[in-house]
Amino acid sequence: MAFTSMQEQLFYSILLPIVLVLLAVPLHFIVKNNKNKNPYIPTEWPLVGMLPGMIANRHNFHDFAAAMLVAAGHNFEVRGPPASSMRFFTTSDPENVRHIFTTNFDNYPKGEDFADVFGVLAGTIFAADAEAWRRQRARIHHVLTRPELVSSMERSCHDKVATRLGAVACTRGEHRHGVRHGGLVGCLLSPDMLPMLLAGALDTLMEVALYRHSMPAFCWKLMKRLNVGGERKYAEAEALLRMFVGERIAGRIAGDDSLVTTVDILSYYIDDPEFRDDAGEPTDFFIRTIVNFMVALRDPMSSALPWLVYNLATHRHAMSAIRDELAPIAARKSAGAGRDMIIFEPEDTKHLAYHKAALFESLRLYPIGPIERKEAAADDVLPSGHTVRAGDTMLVSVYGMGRLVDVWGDDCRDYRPERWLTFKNGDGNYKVRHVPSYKFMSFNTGPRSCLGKKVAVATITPVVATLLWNFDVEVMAGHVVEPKLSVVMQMKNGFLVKVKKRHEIPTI
Ligand code: HEM
Repeated sequence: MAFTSMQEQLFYSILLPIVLVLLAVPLHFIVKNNKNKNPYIPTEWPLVGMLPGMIANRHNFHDFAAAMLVAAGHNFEVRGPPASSMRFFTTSDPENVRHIFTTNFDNYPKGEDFADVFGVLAGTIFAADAEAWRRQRARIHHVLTRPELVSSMERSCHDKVATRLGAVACTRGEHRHGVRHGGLVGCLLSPDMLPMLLAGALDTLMEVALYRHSMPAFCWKLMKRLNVGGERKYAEAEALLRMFVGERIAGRIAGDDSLVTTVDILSYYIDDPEFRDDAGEPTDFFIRTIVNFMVALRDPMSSALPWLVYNLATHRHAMSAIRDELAPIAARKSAGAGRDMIIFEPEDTKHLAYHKAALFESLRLYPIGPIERKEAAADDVLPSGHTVRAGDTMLVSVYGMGRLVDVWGDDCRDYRPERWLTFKNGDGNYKVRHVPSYKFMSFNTGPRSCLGKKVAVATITPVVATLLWNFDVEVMAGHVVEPKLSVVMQMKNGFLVKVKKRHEIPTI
């Protein structure tokens, strides 16, 4: 079709300039951004900001964030669509971390957006700030330091190891264990084995939280309103957990003792009027507090152990060092006993430096919480010189911090427990080197650091000792182990292992 001269005039005088201007804007940004461009630095596009780069790298979020921060010199501002309030100051710089988490702690609460992201956990210690957090921390500290609770956790681990591994030890040959929500390895540490459905619901909370972290809030809130995609799964998971916890509490209030679990957190709350309404019913906060305990007790323990076993199984020198450290204790324990298996207790392993180093090294590379989030309450200047504005979201890549060449050396990507060892007073015994927690963030740092670190070390080390002394553990051929897309460092494809009783265990 030929243009009439009138149409031609219109095209050249009005439409063409408009089209050229519209094309020029993105072209200008493409050319500007691609000059000296590092592939790990996301491009900032008109209208959508850096969102496309973030979405494109979502499948590999933790490695991408770590690489982005190295490329940017450890600090980088991620900006979303200009019309949204999405602006994240991301960092893996230990001095900035110390400032945010300790020196200027009061200026960096978790914030309301954090509580929104974690939905059902809002208001609990994990998401609370200021006085509400302080009160809960004091109370939980009191609960977690009760000797009867610590010993019930230790006993629960011992019993599980004895029954589950004992059953494997009594049979001959090789066993294959598929692990999805913790399985053989993970469940050895979970205080009480959760039904698969509930474990899956807890996983969903953490997976959706990561996705919410990396989206402008209006996007996921719209999806939540429409009840679609991950948000629908989240709503179902939350409903299931609330129903489970609600029924347990109601049962306990009605005096049903069959619901008392090995590690009985409920008993510390059940009679407290603060957690019951006027009609004596459990408050919503009570339910959320118990869901929070389910997360706090299951996730770290059932994630830490599979990663530790994976690292030891794939690094034979470390596995041998673990067994060398156990040999004298095993010799003592086996004398006079007549069992298929030697079971190590917290008392046996608490002084074993290599065991602790192996755990810390595993948590360095695979921190249970790979990102930490805070919000700036007021304008501030970070030690790196960057300016922070009130309301900015601060994201710390704990995963990236465990891979900093400046802190851990050129071999920072290797699993090498030896990096943690140092000689004690020249007496020939190893001790574990102290690394300040603002550099080794796996148990968090500052006033909000983990309240369960001691219990965690005391329960994980005897379990791993018992497993590896009695069995050879091999990762199943062809099985790919990689992190899941979640705020908790879990294994994406589960953990498939071959477990075989060791023949060379000293017999009695
Ligand atoms: C290897 C095991 C564990 C690791 C790596 C770990 C790590 C962490 C981390 C990173 C945080 C900070 C979470 C955040 O605020 O974003 C935390 C907080 C916490 N952890 Fe652990 N944890 C472990 C085991 C435990 C255990 C066994 C308990 C309880 C017995 C526990 C109790 C807590 C509590 C109560 C907090 C909240 C502290 C606060 O906000 O003031 N943790 N833990």
